Amino acid sequence: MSAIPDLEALHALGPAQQPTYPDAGAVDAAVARLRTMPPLVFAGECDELKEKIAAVTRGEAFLLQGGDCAETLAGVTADNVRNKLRVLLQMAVVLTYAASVPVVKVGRLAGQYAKPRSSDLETRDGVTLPAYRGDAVNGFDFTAESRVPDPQRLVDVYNASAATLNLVRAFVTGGYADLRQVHTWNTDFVRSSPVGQQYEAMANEIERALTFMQAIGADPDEFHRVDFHSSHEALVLEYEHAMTRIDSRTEQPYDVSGHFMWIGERTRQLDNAHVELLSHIRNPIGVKLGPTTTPDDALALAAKLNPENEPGRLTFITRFGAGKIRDGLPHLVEKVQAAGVQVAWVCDPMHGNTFEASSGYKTRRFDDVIEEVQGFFDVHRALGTWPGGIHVELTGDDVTECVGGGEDLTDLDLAHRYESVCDPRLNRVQSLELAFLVAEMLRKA
Ligand SMILES: O=C[C@H](O)[C@H](O)COP(=O)(O)O
Ligand SMILES: C=C(OP(=O)(O)O)C(=O)O
Repeated sequence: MSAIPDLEALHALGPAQQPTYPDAGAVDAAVARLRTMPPLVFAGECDELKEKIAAVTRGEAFLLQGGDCAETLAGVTADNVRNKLRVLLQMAVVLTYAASVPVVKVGRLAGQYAKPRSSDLETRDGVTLPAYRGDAVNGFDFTAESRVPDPQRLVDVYNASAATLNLVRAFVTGGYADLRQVHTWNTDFVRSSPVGQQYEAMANEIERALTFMQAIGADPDEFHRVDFHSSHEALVLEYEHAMTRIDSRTEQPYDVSGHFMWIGERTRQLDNAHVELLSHIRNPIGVKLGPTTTPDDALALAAKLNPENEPGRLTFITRFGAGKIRDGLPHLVEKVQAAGVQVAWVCDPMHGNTFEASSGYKTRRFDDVIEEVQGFFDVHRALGTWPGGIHVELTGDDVTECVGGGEDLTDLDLAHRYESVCDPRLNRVQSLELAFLVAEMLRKA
């Protein structure tokens, strides 16, 4: 493998979606600081996740990847981290139990702080400022001062990610994720909802099964802890480059800012910096593929990012939109399969389905999300390929950002609790509803 290009060489490629920092010295100082910081994850954990995604590629497991659109530094509280983990644990248990498939659990967390934007600028009431690009880059407040990119934020993001991961690791190994807690995850507002009751009935069955297993002397470690991995979009080159280290076991480079990184739809140009940098690291990685992706694009990305065709290394996360997936996806999957490319296919039913509600809020319809996932399953079923997972923007809270679902949220409800700083997320009830519907699709698959 050739040497990792330095940051200057990557910038010389003209990467999209990068902050324009006003002070080059401050950037150098932040990058130098980050280079001294310990890894957030161990390269061996990335290899373990790669093995699990290899099982997804073979059709033996299902990937559940979810979390905030954009984490915020202020959002790193115990409650927030626990709520996100809790909804993912609930979804995973629904998928595992109802569909009898091992579920690989990956959070969009502990690093998901940088956002690509459609426009460099935002205008409100006649005032135009640089767009908010995530807490890794600038502030959400609509003031000129807050919108200036500040490289010190990259160090803040490292610290926030360390705190998040620390708590997640404590939860998943320290008893919170014990299967005997299956009932206690079903708390608050969700318990009384129809889907909460559906979950409660399933939790009763699981509890009976656990009691039986224990009675016959079976009490494996898997009942008491779960494997949980972190992921984020590898967007700000300074951060990802500074966190790329040589693993002492294998002498190979890993981006140790998270277990799994993906390249976004807006930065997946074959000859540009994000693809170049991620082609050098050994983590499992993903690429978002939107409706304009041609089979040749996908094949070229696979050749560049996974030249050894290693199963588990590469995940294609398709995000076509509910209206386009049935026409657009078959062609892509067919060609990629015909070329013998080893890839896990995952559906992001969020990013192709965003629109502006009459109230002015960015939103998504729950029905469109379901329709895209159903289209994804139908296409894979018709082609005999494995619908390997879902990648979802969600939160463990009772927010009102996406319309529809069992609570039948409308445009008028959006103002009630719209907290996302970028794109609308499924709330906890909608997330659980999605899990039951996907479990049903998986059972049929
Ligand atoms: O999450 C994805 C993108 O960052 C987001 O959809 C861009 O949103 P925008 O179109 O408002 O910039
Ligand atoms: C920006 C994102 O998605 P996409 O690249 O698919 O637009 C995202 O997942 O946050």
